[in-house]
Amino acid sequence: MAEVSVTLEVGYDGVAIITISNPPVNALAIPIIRGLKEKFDEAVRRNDVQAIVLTGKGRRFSGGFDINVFEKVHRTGDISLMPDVSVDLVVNTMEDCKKPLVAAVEGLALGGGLELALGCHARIAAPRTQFGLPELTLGVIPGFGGTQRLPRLVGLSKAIDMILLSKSILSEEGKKLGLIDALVPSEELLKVSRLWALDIANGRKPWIRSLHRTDKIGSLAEARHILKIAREQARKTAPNMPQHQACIDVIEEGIVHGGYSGVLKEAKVFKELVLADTSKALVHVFFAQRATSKVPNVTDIGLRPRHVKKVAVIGGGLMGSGIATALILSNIYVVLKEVNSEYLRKGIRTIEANVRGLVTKGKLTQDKAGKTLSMVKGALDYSDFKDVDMVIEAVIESVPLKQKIFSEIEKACPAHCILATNTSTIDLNLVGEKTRSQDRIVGAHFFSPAHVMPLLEIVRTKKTSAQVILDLMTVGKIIKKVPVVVGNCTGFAVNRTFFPYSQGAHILVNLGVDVFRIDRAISSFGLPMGPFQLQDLAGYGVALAVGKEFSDAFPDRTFKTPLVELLVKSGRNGKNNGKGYYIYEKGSKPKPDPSVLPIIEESQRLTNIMPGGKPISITDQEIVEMILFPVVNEACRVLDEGVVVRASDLDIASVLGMSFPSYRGGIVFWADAVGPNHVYSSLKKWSELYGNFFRPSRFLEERATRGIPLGAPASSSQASRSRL
Ligand SMILES: C[C@H](O)CC(=O)SCCNC(=O)CCNC(=O)[C@H](O)C(C)(C)COP(=O)(O)OP(=O)(O)OC[C@H]1O[C@@H](n2cnc3c(N)ncnc32)[C@H](O)[C@@H]1OP(=O)(O)O
Repeated sequence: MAEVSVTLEVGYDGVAIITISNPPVNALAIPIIRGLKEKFDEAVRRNDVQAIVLTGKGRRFSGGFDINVFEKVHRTGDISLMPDVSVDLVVNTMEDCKKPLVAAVEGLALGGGLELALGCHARIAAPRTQFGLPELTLGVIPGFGGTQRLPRLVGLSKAIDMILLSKSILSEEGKKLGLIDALVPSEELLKVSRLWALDIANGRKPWIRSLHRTDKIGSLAEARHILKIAREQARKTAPNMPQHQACIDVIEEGIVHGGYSGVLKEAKVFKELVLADTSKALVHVFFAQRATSKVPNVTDIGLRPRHVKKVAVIGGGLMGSGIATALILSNIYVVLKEVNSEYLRKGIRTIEANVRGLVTKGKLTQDKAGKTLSMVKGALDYSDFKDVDMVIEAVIESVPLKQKIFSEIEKACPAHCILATNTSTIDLNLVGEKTRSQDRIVGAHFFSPAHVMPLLEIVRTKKTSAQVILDLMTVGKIIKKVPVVVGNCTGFAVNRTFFPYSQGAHILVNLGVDVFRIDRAISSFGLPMGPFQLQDLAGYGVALAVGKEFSDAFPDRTFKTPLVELLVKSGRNGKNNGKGYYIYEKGSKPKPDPSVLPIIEESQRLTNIMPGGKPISITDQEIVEMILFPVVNEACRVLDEGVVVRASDLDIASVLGMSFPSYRGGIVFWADAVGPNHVYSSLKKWSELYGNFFRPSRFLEERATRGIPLGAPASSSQASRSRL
């Protein structure tokens, strides 16, 4: 067990070094906060101590307040578990301390970690140390005085940028901004910090309490103007989250009534926000994302990931070129194979455009872009495959073609090579049927655009080896994806769970609900766009192919609508040809196209499902529920069949793969917040009114009637059915 402690060591120079130790990130757990208080009190009491330096063990200052405590508060509802750090420790004990206090910061100072440093009288940092206040990503605001002290050190605009957008900065920028007082090599950090503390004690350096500063705030009128703009922006970018506006209010309080008043308001608002649903959801997402790294019988059996230096990507279409881009951006060599030189040129051009796009957005330097592009090589045959460590096949969804490719690569690649397919639909056992290497076959399901979307769904069969899964998880992390390991079934975990999403929307349209209203209701719920705009974006070919695949796999619960075919017949293909449910004109937002309405009416006539031939009357909330509860229902089947290791994996996959709002915690977490019983009884009612598509699954029924959350671990009978 790693040691959780705060130590105090007094040197001959009269400087006390107080060190936080709580590996791996020195999180400020309750015993650490208690320890800090004790050690500061001791240092003040002792006559042999002239000055104090605060630091973190293991070259990491602190990753902030212990997020496990939030989780405990959420579970118990007991807010008294939150200690009084802001006034008791940071203001009274640290900032108002009678002896000077210097923070020696290395690695990272995030959240409460940075706030402790801000409470010190000076900050000395090692190069490339990360400073940030990411609390808003957890649904709260900085709670140890960060909303007050950061603006006073770096100026209001920069502080708002760092807090509201949760943007961290490095010590090099921090030095320019005045956040830190000196930037020194790591090996000199403690020495310089000790001297600095003594200099303050002896009046050679200023003794600054950040909370009392006003020089960087500007005039009240200027500050109000900056806050007004920040408020407007937050209303647009974070409409369903309370912490953004609350944070601006708290900053304003300090500017109008002084820093101490701001600290008091911050503490009050912080506690209110900890108890809000948004924080519950976002803290769940934080831990859910980290849990995906723990895969039973893969990551806990002592295996070590092998080094993947070179990867072959087969197919230079949209997916293949995106995957290749993601790999080269992380310094992995890529051989991109196509069937002819024209397709190959096109693939390489797409990769170049992807990389150039990142330069235009300022995410990559020109120099790095050149180096990145030199890591990809085109190929028309398998001669460059003899030393690749992994192949990712990304050709069209054709079983015979994939089978042919897999039997060829089995011969062309070395025996250790991982054989991955990017299929989003086809059974992996079919893909590998004609090979003898079924232990090396695995799904690497990227989401489009592959160099941007953060999810990597790793699909395993019963035969895929643990080593291969671990290697792919490691590559996924290297290329900055979040890998989620899932079992093999139609649509795997993510597309399978979400197949009812567009179906539910189509039922509503055929029941007479306005398409544009449906899209608006779903966007207000928090998805980036509604199901019809999404269909426009993907193109109707995709909608038809996916619809067929799921109606073949799950004929008992598919709703057949002629609408997409009617749209295609009328010459529409969504955004591709500028004509869909919306009109697409260059430079302007998509506009609802009224000429689509007669086509919809034709579909309504053909399906004839409106009760009494009249459109149903429905609230916006019911629209959201009729679309998302069937998704929850399918998620229940996915859980029941053990397609995912744990329910929270489906939450993170829905957030990162389908852009389900993170502040609702993911699809299963949201359903549990809404109440399984409400989901179940609504689906039951709709199944009686509108048919089998809505019929509640056995898993949902069982959990709802027995009062067990959908996210609770599987029972032993479910575990024995697992596909993992
Ligand atoms: C009152 C205050 O204002 C409120 C606060 O301070 S709220 C906290 C603010 N701080 C944050 O949001 C930082 C959260 N942490 C992170 O972003 C990242 O963990 C990091 C950048 C510090 C390190 O990233 P990385 O090296 O990739 O390691 P990562 O896998 O994320 O974390 C390592 C372990 O530390 C844990 N951890 C990280 N930060 C933690 C924290 N603040 N509290 C508790 N545990 C934490 C993770 O859960 C993980 O545990 P596990 O190994 O059991 O899964």
